[in-house]
Amino acid sequence: MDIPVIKIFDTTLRDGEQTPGVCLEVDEKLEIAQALAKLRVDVIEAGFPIASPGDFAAVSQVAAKIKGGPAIAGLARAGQKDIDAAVNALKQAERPRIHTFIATSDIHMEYKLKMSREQVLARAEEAVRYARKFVEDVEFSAEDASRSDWDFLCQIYTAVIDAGASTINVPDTVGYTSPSEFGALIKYIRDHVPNIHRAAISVHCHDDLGMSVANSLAAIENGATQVECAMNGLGERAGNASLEEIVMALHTRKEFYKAETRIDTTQIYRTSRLVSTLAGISVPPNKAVVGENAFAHESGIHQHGVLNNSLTYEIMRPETVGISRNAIVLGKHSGRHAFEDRLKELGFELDSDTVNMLFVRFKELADRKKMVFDRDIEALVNEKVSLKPEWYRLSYHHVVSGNQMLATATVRLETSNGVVEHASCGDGPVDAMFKAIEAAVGFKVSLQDYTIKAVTSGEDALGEAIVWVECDDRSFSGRGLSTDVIEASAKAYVGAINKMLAVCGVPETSNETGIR
Ligand SMILES: CC(=O)SCCNC(=O)CCNC(=O)[C@H](O)C(C)(C)COP(=O)(O)OP(=O)(O)OC[C@H]1O[C@@H](n2cnc3c(N)ncnc32)[C@H](O)[C@@H]1OP(=O)(O)O
Ligand SMILES: CC(C)C(=O)C(=O)O
Repeated sequence: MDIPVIKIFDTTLRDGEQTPGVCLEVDEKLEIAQALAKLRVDVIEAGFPIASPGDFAAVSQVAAKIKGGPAIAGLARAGQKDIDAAVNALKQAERPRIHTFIATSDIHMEYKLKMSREQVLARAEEAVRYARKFVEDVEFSAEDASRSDWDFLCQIYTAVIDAGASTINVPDTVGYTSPSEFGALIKYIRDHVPNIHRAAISVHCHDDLGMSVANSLAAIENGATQVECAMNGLGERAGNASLEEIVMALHTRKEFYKAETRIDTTQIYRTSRLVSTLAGISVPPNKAVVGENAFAHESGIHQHGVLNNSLTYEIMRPETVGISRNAIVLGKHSGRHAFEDRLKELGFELDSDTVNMLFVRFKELADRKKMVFDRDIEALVNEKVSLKPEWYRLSYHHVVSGNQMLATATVRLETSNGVVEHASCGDGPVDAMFKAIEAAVGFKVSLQDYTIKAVTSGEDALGEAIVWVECDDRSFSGRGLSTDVIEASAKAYVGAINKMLAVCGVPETSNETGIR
């Protein structure tokens, strides 16, 4: 018997970007789309083209550049203007998909749309019919399906399939349902939509009650053949079902679910790290599949078992998701060939200029660190990916701090107008450093969040700092990497400022005027 293939519809770039605080730039979305294509997802939802010129540009770029792999989808409300925007943004896509939606629950129809059931039904049908004039592949979503009347849902799905929808999506928009209830809904739809054999059933689950993955899997058990999900579970509020968990559940329990995906699981960890870096959202250490502790064994009994046979306590192998067991890889005496080889083994295909630039960074790191681990190398590559045009570049820093003195920091920043230098005191070394940077750039910076963690272990571990700053109600993240946590923090702060200036412009009080 053939095992059904479940389509993975990735919405990291659309619903994932609805994660509070996340704002990805066009080139960052393209970088993620390239990683998703390598991961072999079936559909990339690249954005909501009518939402903003940036979203439109991102969908257009992804449509133009990602070839020979996934379908590229653009979201559209049920209306001609939204659909026209999606059609235009998807013009260069090899396999364009228009994803149109309208809410079907009584509460959404009455209070949000202010439309009757009849009006919603007619609008949904019209939207699908209109979208079909431009593309063959049209998906229809009944927003808030899990809180909608089941018979009304069946009525609307029947109508949109007749109008030409080839996928009908059943979203649990507010993460309200439970696995057995959602599974029963999918079965009900299969049994009560007479033309369902002409469309694929998709689900899109949110994690408000922590059940998005369980709900998605229950839907698969009941006949859904497409799952919408996001890398690292990013998404509106508590997020979407996480791609890596669904894929690995199907992979690990294939005999139970009797279904598989086309995903190259060895690309999961790398894609997760890339998304985390570019979105500025750290992955919690205890996160399933991609968290730092997902394959770590702390207690003696477990370690004993794993030493004898890793299957005693590991249901998946780290290598299957692309986490290398290789401990020490390279050191200060390693050459360019070994470094390039290691990059390839880790799944990075980079041009020679980038490899040369990374090799210089690697040698600097190897001088400061006894052992360079795979994760250090991944971090270097991801840092390169997140490099933005720089208004300011940290060229020197000096910090003095202690338990009986006021911390003092001096920084020197390079700008296109020369060098600026400032010193400030603060409540601890990081505060002093941030204040010195603020004084050097010459304008007030609104710090929203700051975290620091070690990338690898040991006293000379690379520290990764993530800083969020705010401007015009938007948030911008910066990431810094160094064996010196103060330097990592300063780099992250300067990086976030550079990102902010690219969008909000350079304030008048700034001592910088040009772009490098
Ligand atoms: C469940 C989901 O995740 S859906 C996707 C949610 N994502 C987003 O909203 C992010 C991007 N959104 C945006 O940039 C903006 O909301 C826009 C550009 C889409 C619309 O902006 P605005 O025109 O200013 O409208 P606003 O967002 O305030 O209100 C939404 C309007 O769309 C209507 N609407 C909402 N959903 C739909 C739908 N699926 N089909 C048709 N109309 C809809 C609402 O009734 C409201 O109409 P009104 O302006 O006539 O009252
Ligand atoms: C547009 C739909 C699929 C959605 O994002 C939701 O209902 O959560």
